Amino acid sequence: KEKVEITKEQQALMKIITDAYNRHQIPQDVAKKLLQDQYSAEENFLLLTEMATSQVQVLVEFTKNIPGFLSLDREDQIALLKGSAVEAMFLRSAQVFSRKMPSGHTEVLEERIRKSGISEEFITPMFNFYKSIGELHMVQEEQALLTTVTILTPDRPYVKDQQAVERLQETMLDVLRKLCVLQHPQEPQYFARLLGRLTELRTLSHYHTEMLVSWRMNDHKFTPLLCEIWDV
Ligand SMILES: CC(C)NC(=O)n1c(-c2ccccc2)cc2c1CN(S(=O)(=O)c1cccs1)CC2
Repeated sequence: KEKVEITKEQQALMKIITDAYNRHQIPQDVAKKLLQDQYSAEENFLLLTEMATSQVQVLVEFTKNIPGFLSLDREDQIALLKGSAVEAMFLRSAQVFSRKMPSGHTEVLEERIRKSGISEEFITPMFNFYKSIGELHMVQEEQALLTTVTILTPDRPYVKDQQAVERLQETMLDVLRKLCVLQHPQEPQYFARLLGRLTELRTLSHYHTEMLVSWRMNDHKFTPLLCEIWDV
C-alpha cells in the first residue's frame, strides 16, 4: 500500500487556496435575503442575479490568489475566467445549498430558486447536482481545490498556452488526489467521484446557456458583469 504524503510545499499551496476560498465568500446579507419574507418570481430572479453577480466578483478575486495564475498570459487568464464562470457558479451554489443551515432554511431556499422563472427542465438537473455534491461531504480544502481545478481547465475556448494551464492544473490535481486519500481512507474511489462531478458540471453549463435564452425571451435583465462573463 503506497504511503500517501502531502509535501510541505503542497501544504502551503493548499493553505493559500483554502484561505482565499474562505476569505472570498458571498456576502451573507445577500444569501440571507433569499430566506426573508415572501418573494415574487420577479424578485427571486433579481436576488439570484444579485447573488450570481456578487459570486463572479468573488471568483475574480479568488483566481488572483491561485499561485501561478497571474503568471499566465493575460488573455488566457480572461479565457479561463469566462470559461469556468458558470461551472464555478454551480459549484458554489451546490456548496451553499448543502451547507448546514438552520432547520427549514434549505427548503425555503429551494422554494425561492424553484420560483424564480427557471423552467422545470433545468430545475431538476440543477437540484440533482446540488444533492450529488452534498452527498460527498467535502471538507473546505477539497471544495477550494475542486473549484481551482475547474478554473484551471486547459481546453476552454480561446486558451492559447494550454500546456501552461495543464501544468498548473496537474499541480492542483496532485494535491487534491492526496487529500482525498487522506480524508477518505475508507473510500479509495472518492477522488474519482469528485472528478466525475466536474463532468456533471459541464453538462449543467450547457443547460445554463439554454436557461439564458429562455430568460432573454421573457425579457429578463442581467447585470453588465453577467452579460460580459456569459457573452450575452
Ligand atoms: C450562491 C450563488 C452563486 N448562487 C446563485 O446565484 N444561484 C443559485 C443558488 C443556489 C443555491 C443557494 C443559493 C443560490 C441558484 C441559481 C443561482 C444563479 N443562477 S444564474 O446565475 O443562472 C442566474 C439566473 C438569474 C439571474 S442569475 C440561477 C440558479
